[in-house]
Amino acid sequence: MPKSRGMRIPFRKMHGLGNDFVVIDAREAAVSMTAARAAALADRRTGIGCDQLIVLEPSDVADVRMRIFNNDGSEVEACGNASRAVGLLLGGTQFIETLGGLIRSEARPDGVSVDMGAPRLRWDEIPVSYAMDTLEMPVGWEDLENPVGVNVGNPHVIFFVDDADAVDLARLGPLIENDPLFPERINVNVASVVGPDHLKLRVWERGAGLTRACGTGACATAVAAIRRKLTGRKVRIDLPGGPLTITWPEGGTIDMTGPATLSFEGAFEDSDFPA
Ligand SMILES: N[C@H](CCC[C@H](N)C(=O)O)C(=O)O
Repeated sequence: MPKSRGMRIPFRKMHGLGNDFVVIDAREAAVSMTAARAAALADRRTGIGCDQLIVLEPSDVADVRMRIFNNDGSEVEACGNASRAVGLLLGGTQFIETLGGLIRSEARPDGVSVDMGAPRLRWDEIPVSYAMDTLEMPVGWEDLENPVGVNVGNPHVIFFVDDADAVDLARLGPLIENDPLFPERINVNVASVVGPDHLKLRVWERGAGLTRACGTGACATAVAAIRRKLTGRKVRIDLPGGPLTITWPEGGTIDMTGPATLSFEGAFEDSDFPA
């Protein structure tokens, strides 16, 4: 017996270098979203499937409010690749309200640039659970040690290693993500220098696991490399899904530029994914 035909909710399937999203535009008609519903929609076996679920809502302070739900349903503060996807959708220059602050997107013919604001660097801004030097954190997990902590709206820890591809991130990522040192959990970045102002990066994302790209991870890693004087203030970051360009001028805000892609449009039955 087919389920009752309720309200159909349109969505757009999008990605930034393979970090993929289901984008629901709820600016005209409100769409209720809970952690359970977001996880059900994001599930790659029984739902539509994505790394993050994005809900666009009206904003009192910006052109749009962007709500970000990880694959596990957790609602979070920032998503760099999704910010570019929303920038592509809306076109031109847009101000986007997120839990992590106000960001600005600019859609251009060669890609989308997003101003992610200034990084937060103090231990209690990452956050970690006790005071420490966030440029050389005195902690380690097996051979991953002495990382950098950076918050770009969401929390990141960055390990610089000889070869990022050699790290067993599928095993170490969840250990670090869920360590009590990180009261809000953490996104885990492993980076290696491949050339002047050129890094390779792999990311275990909080609430989503290994992804093809992480925009905020690229921003946080560039800030960490610049602080450690491993690169200049304009950095090319190669993720498994492709490159992003990050600039962070002295005392300024972080700019991230890269592609965003609309894959297809669809719709789902509201009653198929109860709150
Ligand atoms: N997993 C991240 C959110 C998505 C970040 C990533 N997809 C990006 O492009 O920045 C977190 O829990 O903070």
